[in-house]
Amino acid sequence: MSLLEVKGVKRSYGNLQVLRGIDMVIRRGEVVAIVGASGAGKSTLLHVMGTLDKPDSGTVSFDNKNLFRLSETELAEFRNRHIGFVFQFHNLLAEFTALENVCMPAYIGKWGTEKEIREKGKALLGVLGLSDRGEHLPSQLSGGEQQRVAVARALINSPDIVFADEPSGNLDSHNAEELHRLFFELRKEMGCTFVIVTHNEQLAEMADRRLMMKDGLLVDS
Ligand SMILES: Nc1ncnc2c1ncn2[C@@H]1O[C@H](COP(=O)(O)OP(=O)(O)OP(=O)(O)O)[C@@H](O)[C@H]1O
Repeated sequence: MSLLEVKGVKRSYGNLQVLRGIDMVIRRGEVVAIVGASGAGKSTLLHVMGTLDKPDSGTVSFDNKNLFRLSETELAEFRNRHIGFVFQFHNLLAEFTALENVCMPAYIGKWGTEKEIREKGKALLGVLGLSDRGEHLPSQLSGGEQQRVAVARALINSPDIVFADEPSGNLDSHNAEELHRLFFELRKEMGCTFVIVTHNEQLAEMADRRLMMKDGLLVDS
């Protein structure tokens, strides 16, 4: 079943045409890897798919609803409820504990009481092997642990789809492997859908589909 559909998406920065007409369909429960040379437009595409950036033309539809027809407020609400993001530099808030960071999107979305949200945050930290790290600040965690906190944060609102931009780009090979395994475990356990931009060939090989970007277009890989 199609979850997200991208049609004819184009995006330029000044004279630079970064996305030159992208069409793709993401099905529920898929793990899709997007690979390609530096500068090919992968992050730009991910940002447009995640509605963080608007295309110049073309559409992104979720459950057959054209997302860029929504107002900014509706779009922010939509992102909070349906989308999780994991970035290369996890962007955890330094002055908040791991658990508080994980719970932050839920406090914004307000789908439950503070107690309910904290319980879910703790449960997620448990799933990610971080039960005893909840009260630590990001600076007291290893790089791999910080990235797993970022994954828990991406999952707290039970998103339909998680976009990850070079999630293991900053990790050593052991931590990278652990993180990659986790994505597939989470798909199995929670039915999450993942779209992952990566330079990591091992991860791209593990994915259900590997899409290659070249000069702003998707090409056969
Ligand atoms: N905000 C911006 N303003 C101007 N140019 C930009 C902007 N964002 C990206 N670009 C340019 O668009 C092109 C594609 O960038 P993008 O980050 O999408 O590539 P990428 O495939 O993700 O690369 P990498 O693998 O190095 O992260 C690059 O040439 C980049 O310099």
